[in-house]
Amino acid sequence: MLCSSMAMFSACASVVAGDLRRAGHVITSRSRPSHALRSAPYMSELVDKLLAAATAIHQQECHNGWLNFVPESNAEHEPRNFQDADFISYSVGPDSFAGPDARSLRDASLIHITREPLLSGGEINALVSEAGAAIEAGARSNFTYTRQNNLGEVHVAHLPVARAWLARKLEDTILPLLASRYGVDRTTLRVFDSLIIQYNASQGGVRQPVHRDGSLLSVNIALSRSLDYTGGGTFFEGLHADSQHEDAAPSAVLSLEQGHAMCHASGVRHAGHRITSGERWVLVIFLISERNVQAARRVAELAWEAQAKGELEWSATLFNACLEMEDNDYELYYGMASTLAMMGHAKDARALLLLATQRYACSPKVQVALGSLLLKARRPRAALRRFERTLELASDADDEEAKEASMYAGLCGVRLAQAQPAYSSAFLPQAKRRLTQALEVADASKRHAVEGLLMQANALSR
Ligand SMILES: O=C(O)CCC(=O)C(=O)O
Ligand SMILES: [Fe+2]
Repeated sequence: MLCSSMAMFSACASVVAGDLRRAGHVITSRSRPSHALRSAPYMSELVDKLLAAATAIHQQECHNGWLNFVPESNAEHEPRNFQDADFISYSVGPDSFAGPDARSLRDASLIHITREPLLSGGEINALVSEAGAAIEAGARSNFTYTRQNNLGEVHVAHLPVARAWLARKLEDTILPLLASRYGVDRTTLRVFDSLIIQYNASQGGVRQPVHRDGSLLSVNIALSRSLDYTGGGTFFEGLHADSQHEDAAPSAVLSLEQGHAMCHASGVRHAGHRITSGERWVLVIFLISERNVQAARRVAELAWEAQAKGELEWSATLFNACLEMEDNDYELYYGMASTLAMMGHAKDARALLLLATQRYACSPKVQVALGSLLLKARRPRAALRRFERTLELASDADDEEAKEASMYAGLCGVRLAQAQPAYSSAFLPQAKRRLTQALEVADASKRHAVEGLLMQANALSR
C-alpha cells in the first residue's frame, strides 16, 4: 500500500527544508562506508525539521482516521479479552525485521492468526455484497498495486454500511486484539485506511507485489472460504527462513479460513500471494498510533520520491536523516545504496548493500541490487551467487527481482563461459535454464535481449 498523503508530506517537507536543501548535501553515516562522509553541521537541524513535518502529517492522518471511523462503543458487546491461546503465532525472525518502528511494538516480528473466526457469515456477506456493488459500479482505490495488478479494491470509508460496522468492530474486537498482541494502548490507535480487496483469477487480478504497508499495524480478515479459490494466502518474506525456530511456519505463505483474522507489524514485508483459480476477498485494516509519528518511514518515502524525480543529492540527504533517526532497518541502507549507485558511487553502494544483508538476509531486492553492482564491477561469479540467492528468496517468478535475476544469472553464465571456455560446461546448462525461465516472464522490452543471450549460450555450447 502506498501512502496517499505522500504528496502533502512532500510539499510540507520541501518547504521546511528548502533552505537546507539548497545548502548542498552532506552524507554522514554512523556505520559507514566512506563516500563523502563529511560532518554535517546542519544534519541535526534538518532532522528536527523533518520530524516536525512528519509530526504534522501524522497528526492529520490520526485526525482523519478518527473522523472516518468514529469510535463507537457497543453496550451489548464488552471489548473482548484476547489471550495467547486464542492465536497461532509465527515469527519472521528478529524484531528488527519488522521495520523501522519495530521498537515501539512488543514482539514486533510475530504474526498472529486467530483460532476462531471473528466475523459471522452475516457480517461477511454484508461486506462482500456492499464492496462488490461498489466495484461493479466502477469504484477503485487509488493505490498503485490495484491498477497494475487488476485487483478489485475499495476503501471501506467509501462504503456507508461497512464503515459504520467497522467503527463498532474496532472498539469491541480489532483494537483489543492488537493491544493484546503488540502491547499498544488501544485508545491511541487510529485507522489510516481500510480496504476490501477482490482477487479474481478470471480477470487477471491474482496477486500483489511484496511490500510494507504505510502504517504501524496491519490486520487482514479472510472474507472468502478457502474452497472458493486455489493458491492465495499471504506471503511473508523471512517467514520460512528459520525453520528450526519454535515459531517457524510450515511455508512462507499463511492462509486463513473464512472470518479468521491475521495481524502483523506493517513493516514486515508481505504480499497477497498468487491465486490460480477462483476469487479471494479480504478485508485489510491499516492502523497508526497517536503515540508513534513513524518519522523514519515517512522521511524514507520522501527520499524515494526524490530519487524517482532524479533529485539524488536530496534523496541521499534524506536517507541520511532517516539513518540518524533509526539505524537498524535494512531498507534504509538499501535506499541509501540505491541513491548512491545512481550517483555513480558504486563502491559505497556495495558496502551499504552488504550492511543491509547483514541486517536482513532474506531480501531478494537487496540481493539482486548487489548482483547488478558486482556484474558492473566485472565480478560475474560473485554476481551469479547473488542472482541465484535472489531466485531462492523471491515470492514468485513474476516478481521484478526474480525476472531481473533470472536474466542476469543467464548473462553471468554466458560471461563466465566466454572467459573460461574450458569450464563452459560448468556454467552453460544452468545459464540456459535461467534464460529460458527469463523468457517466460520477460516484459516485451527485455525479450529481445534475453533471446540474444540464449542464442549466445547455444552457440557457446556447440
Ligand atoms: O491479500 C493479502 O493477503 C494481503 C493484502 C495486503 O497486504 C495489502 O492489501 O496491503
Ligand atoms: Fe499489505
